[in-house]
Amino acid sequence: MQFETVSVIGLGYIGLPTAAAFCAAGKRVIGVDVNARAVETINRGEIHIFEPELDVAVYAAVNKGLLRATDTPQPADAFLIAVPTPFKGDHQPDLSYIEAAAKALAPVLAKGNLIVLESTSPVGATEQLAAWLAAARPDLSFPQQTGVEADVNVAYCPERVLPGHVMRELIENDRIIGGMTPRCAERACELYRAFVRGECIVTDARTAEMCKLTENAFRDVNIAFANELSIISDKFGINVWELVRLANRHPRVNILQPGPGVGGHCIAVDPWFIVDSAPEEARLIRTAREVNNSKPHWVMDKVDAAIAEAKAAGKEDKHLTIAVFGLSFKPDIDDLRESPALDIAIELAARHPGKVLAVEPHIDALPDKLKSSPNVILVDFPTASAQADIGLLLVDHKPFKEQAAPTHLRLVDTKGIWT
Ligand SMILES: NC(=O)C1=CN([C@@H]2O[C@H](COP(=O)(O)OP(=O)(O)OC[C@H]3O[C@@H](n4cnc5c(N)ncnc54)[C@H](O)[C@@H]3O)[C@@H](O)[C@H]2O)C=CC1
Ligand SMILES: CC(=O)N[C@@H]1[C@@H](OP(=O)(O)OP(=O)(O)OC[C@H]2O[C@@H](n3ccc(=O)[nH]c3=O)[C@H](O)[C@@H]2O)O[C@H](C(=O)O)[C@@H](O)[C@@H]1O
Repeated sequence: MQFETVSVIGLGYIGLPTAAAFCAAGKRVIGVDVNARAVETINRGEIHIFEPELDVAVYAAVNKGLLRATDTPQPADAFLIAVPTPFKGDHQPDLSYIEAAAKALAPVLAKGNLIVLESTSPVGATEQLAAWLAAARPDLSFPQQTGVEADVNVAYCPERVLPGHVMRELIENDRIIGGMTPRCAERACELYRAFVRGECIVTDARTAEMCKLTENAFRDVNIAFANELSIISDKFGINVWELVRLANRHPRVNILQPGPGVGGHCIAVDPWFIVDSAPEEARLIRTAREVNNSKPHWVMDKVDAAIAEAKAAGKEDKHLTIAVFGLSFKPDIDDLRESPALDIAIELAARHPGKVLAVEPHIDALPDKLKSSPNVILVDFPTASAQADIGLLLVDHKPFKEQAAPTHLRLVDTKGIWT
């Protein structure tokens, strides 16, 4: 059976670009989202999130009549689920969004449908999804763990795109397609081939779930290694940036870059899904999370040391101005979600009696969490450089790298661009 109509459930950073990619390949897409503002905005041909080139793709899809958004699932040939999977409590995966999506789409399911889960999920989530659907639709058969063929096919296909490069990577990246049965995988491959130019590689659902978590845990562990090295190097008076450059001249060494911590809502979240389900075994992965989570505290200690030096040189706390360079979670984006740089700025604002000058070239106004602090002002680079006593570099944005190092300030440089 051909996939003429595809329904994408969850029209956020992943679902909306995917919906637009299907439309660009000529498919009809019914986008479903519980956020009324998102639905209205998309139906006007506009976007409610920022991702380069997404606006043009959504505008074209809506204007050609191929993309329509709604808050209620409707019948389609294939359903793709891209809802959030945060963690709750003590780092347990929160599958309630997937459960809600399953319950909402169950009534419109028909024999021959394909359902693909794209949300980053713990191992076993796809089986759980099939179980929720089966409970809601006893008149249809769903694949079981045993691999028996069923009326509705269910597969897991993780998304691996890099924010900022989503529209290109969606098309070019290889896809790992985990079917609950080989037939499920085969049909999901057929669906993705509509727009994916990378290879579609077939496996089972559990392996595909673990593959996604493994990719992000791999990166987290490697960043933790770099962050730990930076702390050890500091103790020995060694420049970690030079150290990493030199070690990386070995043909089989490739160390990542230390920084103020790990941000964003993926690398800092997904490894916990492994730790939660294998707490005894996932020792390295847990430790990496702890190392990366503790890095902002180490940075605060460095700032405290710089403040102590300035005080020893005769300056009073309340007359000390600190410039914070960068607030986003990584360079050259405007995304402040789960940003260690923002957390550090917030703590500094709360603790420091003097002025805090925030420099973030990608935003026009301070985020709410900093707005309420009367001592924090958003300024440009030259103002911060001219007025501050201490400079805290937290994000290696391109415009910062292009500036001459403000060496007249006492510098705490967490990205090694000025040291
Ligand atoms: N943003 C990224 O760079 C990447 C995200 N992922 C994963 O993709 C999944 C989605 O992430 P994002 O798109 O970033 O999240 P998002 O928060 O940008 O979008 C999710 C959308 O789902 C909607 N939603 C929530 N519950 C719903 C329901 N029951 N029915 C319909 N819509 C519902 C929300 O209103 C929201 O618009 C997550 O599991 C995430 O870990 C994977 C790779 C990259
Ligand atoms: C394995 C991998 O590269 N995963 C990607 C990742 O996207 P994300 O933008 O969160 O990753 P990132 O660029 O590594 O940044 C995460 C955090 O790590 C920090 N970071 C990154 C690299 C480095 O050498 N040092 C460092 O400190 C960044 O500053 C940032 O705070 O997570 C995405 C996701 O799963 O949402 C995934 O789709 C992307 O492909």
